[in-house]
Amino acid sequence: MLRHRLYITRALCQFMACKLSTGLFRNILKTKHPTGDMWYTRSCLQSILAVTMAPRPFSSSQPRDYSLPNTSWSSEMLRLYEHYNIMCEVETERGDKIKGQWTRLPSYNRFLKYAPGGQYLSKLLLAKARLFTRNIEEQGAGFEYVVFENKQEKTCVCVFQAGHLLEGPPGHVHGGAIATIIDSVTGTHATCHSGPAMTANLTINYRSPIPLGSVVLVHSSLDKIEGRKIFISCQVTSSDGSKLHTEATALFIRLFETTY
Ligand SMILES: CCCCCCCCCCCCCC(=O)SCCNC(=O)CCNC(=O)[C@H](O)C(C)(C)COP(=O)(O)OP(=O)(O)OC[C@H]1O[C@@H](n2cnc3c(N)ncnc32)[C@H](O)[C@@H]1OP(=O)(O)O
Repeated sequence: MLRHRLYITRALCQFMACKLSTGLFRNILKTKHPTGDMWYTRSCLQSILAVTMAPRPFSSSQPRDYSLPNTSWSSEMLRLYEHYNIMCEVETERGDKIKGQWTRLPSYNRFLKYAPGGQYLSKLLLAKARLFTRNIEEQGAGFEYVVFENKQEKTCVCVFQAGHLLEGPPGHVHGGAIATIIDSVTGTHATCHSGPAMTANLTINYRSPIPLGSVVLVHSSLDKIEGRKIFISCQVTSSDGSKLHTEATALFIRLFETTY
């Protein structure tokens, strides 16, 4: 009997505490938002929960790094990845490993921390936001690529394998997909070099079609900087460099005045 009374008292206390805290929350939210009806309050609470429970940028629960090898990568893709990756670290005469001329850029918001101002940007971007080119979960179906930067030479190279979802003319890559990868690589290059920048102009000449599934190289070179304007040229070639697929020039405008 006594135990029953205790259970009932505890349940009543929990109920009261729950009501009190919900009411308290609702009142807090209502004072902040005059329109704070029940739905609004619930959605606010959901947002608070989403924010507090979302993975922290750059924490160990980071989203996947799409620029690392996966099982869909062809042997040519892996070979080129290794070719550049090996140059990211060099061994000194004493046998120490030091940073090489090239840097592999991790995908999306992990990569942002490598950009000047990246820490600031990362706070602005929602944890769920994802770069357009990294939207397809199925490995090998869309854009499989990795970008390496050479700061000294002011160049970037991207090893790109085009998946079956990027088809345009039968058996070949869609021109819009080619434009997308060019914009992404040159945009990444501009951002890494000078901080957040937007594409103002992109001029593309398509020279020869890119077969679906093939591996190509996207070369990005920083030509000049004039104030906030960053001029970049780009060539897409076959993996051995013998065939020119696409040429482009891009103009990026730096969003902030600060010089890095
Ligand atoms: C946000 C960063 C995210 C980072 C994500 C990392 C991943 C990156 C990878 C993904 C990458 C994906 C990237 C994407 O997909 S970015 C998405 C596609 N791009 C856009 O949506 C950009 C839309 N446009 C704008 O927002 C503005 O127009 C911008 C910001 C570009 C400039 O407006 P703003 O008011 O700030 O500047 P201003 O007008 O004072 O002009 C300044 C100077 O620039 C010259 N000018 C301007 N436009 C042009 C033009 N078209 N041709 C030639 N010149 C042009 C202009 O004459 C002037 O020159 P001068 O008189 O000083 O000599």
